[in-house]
Amino acid sequence: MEFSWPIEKVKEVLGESNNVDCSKPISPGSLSSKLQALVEELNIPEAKIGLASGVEAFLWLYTCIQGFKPATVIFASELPIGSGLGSSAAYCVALSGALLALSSSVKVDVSQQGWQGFEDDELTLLNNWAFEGEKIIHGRPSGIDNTVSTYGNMIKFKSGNLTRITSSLPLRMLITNTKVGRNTKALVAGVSERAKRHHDVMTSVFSAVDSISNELSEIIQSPAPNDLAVTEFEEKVGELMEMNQGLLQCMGVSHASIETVLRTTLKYKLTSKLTGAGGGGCVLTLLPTLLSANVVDKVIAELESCGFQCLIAGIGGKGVQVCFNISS
Ligand SMILES: Nc1ncnc2c1ncn2[C@@H]1O[C@H](COP(=O)(O)OP(=O)(O)OP(=O)(O)O)[C@@H](O)[C@H]1O
Ligand SMILES: C[C@@](O)(CCO)CC(=O)[O-]
Ligand SMILES: [Mg+2]
Repeated sequence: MEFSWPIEKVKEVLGESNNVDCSKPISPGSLSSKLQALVEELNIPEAKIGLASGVEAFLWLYTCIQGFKPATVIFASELPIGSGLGSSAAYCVALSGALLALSSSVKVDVSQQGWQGFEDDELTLLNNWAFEGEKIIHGRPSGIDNTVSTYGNMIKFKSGNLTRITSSLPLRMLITNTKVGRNTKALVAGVSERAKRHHDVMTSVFSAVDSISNELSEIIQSPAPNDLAVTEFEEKVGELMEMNQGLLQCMGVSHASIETVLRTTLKYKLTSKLTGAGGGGCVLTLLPTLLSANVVDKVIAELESCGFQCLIAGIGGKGVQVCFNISS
């Protein structure tokens, strides 16, 4: 999609507060309705209306970080949108990274060829801006998705406290996209409502999820297992995933399509859990190291025959990087 706004119009609506300080991430607050009005004027077709919040986040990040400079911005993304793979966070992190890279707050070298990373304090700033964008898209995000997109690899995250961790063993997952659309904001709100209705039960569910996360982080950081112990290591991870899925079901965020993936992979003795906000979207299936390629092919064929889409991914990757000359 292509949109444009005359700079004068943006200034008029968002106010010519030209003392933009990109070193201090802030929320739109009372400007929120004005941002929405700027996007409503675009008459985005109903089928793509989900993008409206992404466009609002763009306008906010752009005007806060770059002020009212005229520019053309092209955004391309390969992630499926609204499928539980954190496309909203990846979008906000990429935008914040690109906008900050062109600001005075960040010391990247625009003349350097190839991909460059950011310094630690720059990553903190970038992550905080991306979180502001996520808030516009999600309502009340925890910040986990933008933090993972910013830093890469694995993150242990609790109420804003993050610990960067690395797995002693590479983990491989099959990602199945059920292609059932869902809305993260609505799903997260649904969990809050259930927590209000059943306070004690949901407190126990959340506490069990917390214990699963703690146990998982201990397992994956323990010294690299030898060949014999790899299966044991993977079985522990699989069992924790299975319990986590059960608890997510308790929270009301599973879906018939997710249950179909669980049943199908279980036929091949493989464990799966939903990812992202649930309600459809993507499901992760642990692919043990010793699993034969033949079984992987069979499970993929069966899942794809249900109309799902599969891809294999390694867990952990690089965080945000910037490149000024894409052909290099
Ligand atoms: N490439 C993009 N261009 C514009 N907006 C985008 C883009 N990618 C994501 N978004 C915004 O993010 C929204 C989808 O975010 P949402 O949080 O609902 O799903 P997700 O991030 O893919 O999954 P989850 O949050 O469960 O991991 C889109 O509706 C749009 O507003
Ligand atoms: C479902 C959720 O945990 C992640 C969405 O990818 C929501 C959040 O943490 O903000
Ligand atoms: Mg999201």
